[in-house]
Amino acid sequence: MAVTANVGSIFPVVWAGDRVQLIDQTRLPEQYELKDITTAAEMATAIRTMIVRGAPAIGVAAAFGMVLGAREYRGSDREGFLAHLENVASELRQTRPTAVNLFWAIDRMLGAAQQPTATLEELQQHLLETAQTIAREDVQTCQAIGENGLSVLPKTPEKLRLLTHCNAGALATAGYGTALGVVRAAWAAGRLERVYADETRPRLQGAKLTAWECVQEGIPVTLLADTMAAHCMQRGMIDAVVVGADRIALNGDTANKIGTYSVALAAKAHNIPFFVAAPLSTIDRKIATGAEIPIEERHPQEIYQVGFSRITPAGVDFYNPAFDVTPAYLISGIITELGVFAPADLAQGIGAVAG
Ligand SMILES: CSC[C@H]1O[C@H](OP(=O)(O)O)[C@H](O)[C@@H]1O
Repeated sequence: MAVTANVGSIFPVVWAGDRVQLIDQTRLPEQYELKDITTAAEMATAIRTMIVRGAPAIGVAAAFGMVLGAREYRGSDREGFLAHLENVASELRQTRPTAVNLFWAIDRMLGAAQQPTATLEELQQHLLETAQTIAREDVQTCQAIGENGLSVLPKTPEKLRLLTHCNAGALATAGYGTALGVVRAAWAAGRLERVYADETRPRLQGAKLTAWECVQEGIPVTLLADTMAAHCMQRGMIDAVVVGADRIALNGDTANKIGTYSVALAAKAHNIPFFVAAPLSTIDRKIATGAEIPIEERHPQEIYQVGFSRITPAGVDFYNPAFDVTPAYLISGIITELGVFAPADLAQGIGAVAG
């Protein structure tokens, strides 16, 4: 796993001795604020309210939430400790249903607690070390995704114009990003002209977060309203699309931020490569197709309120799915830390390569 790129300086989830410090992503881009999280319940709230968001970042946050929860145990017996940890896991699992990284990280932390001879203190320390390993591995994974993504981007004489949707950047991971990891690698290699970022209603992660990350690092970025992607493709303004993922089925069907499916359809219509960039921890080996992926529905206020203004009259009904599923046939390649797989080769590829 090549780990050569400069990882930058955006780390949304950081352990700070006895607490977790989160970049409060609901305050960006106006305010850069760190929020101290000292209990598992506070971490669950932070995930649910999207102070921290993005599939890998949610997994890392949940892992540290398990650490905080383990430290809250006041008993002295192992059985009681493990029962307490299961309760913490249950609370964290109920925060958001779609990003499989949440469940992957919680399961990995519960596995780390199964040490029959360790004292409770040793278990708590081992849980902290496991969460820190998950975070460190995620940054390295994103760097490898960036390098692997660079190898499959169109080989054009001109610099590339990449479109992305939502935020799959450093803020959505432990650092560096997945889709924006590919963007960072292309920028570092001198192969990127600019990023076209979909604003991504209703939470506007593209306008607020992807644009912010690009500006922080001097990467040229053009913000698009969500209605503009197809037009830009028709006008020959886009060379490739790279997006993140929240859950990938074994056939390559991919759940990602609502609107991704529309972008993929437009890319197909214009014969533009459409890539999903995601770590193996986003692949759900328990499901065969995207039909099995639970789609989170969030509060209608995210739709009817922009800033502090309500944009609809009373008496309107709402539907607010936070994700949609892009079928495998629309995906040119799935970029992982172990390589780039055509959807049809994914199940065998990760099985064979992961060993
Ligand atoms: C690197 S995966 C990021 C992924 O998560 C985002 O969803 P949310 O902001 O609701 O957590 C979006 O689907 C991104 O592509």
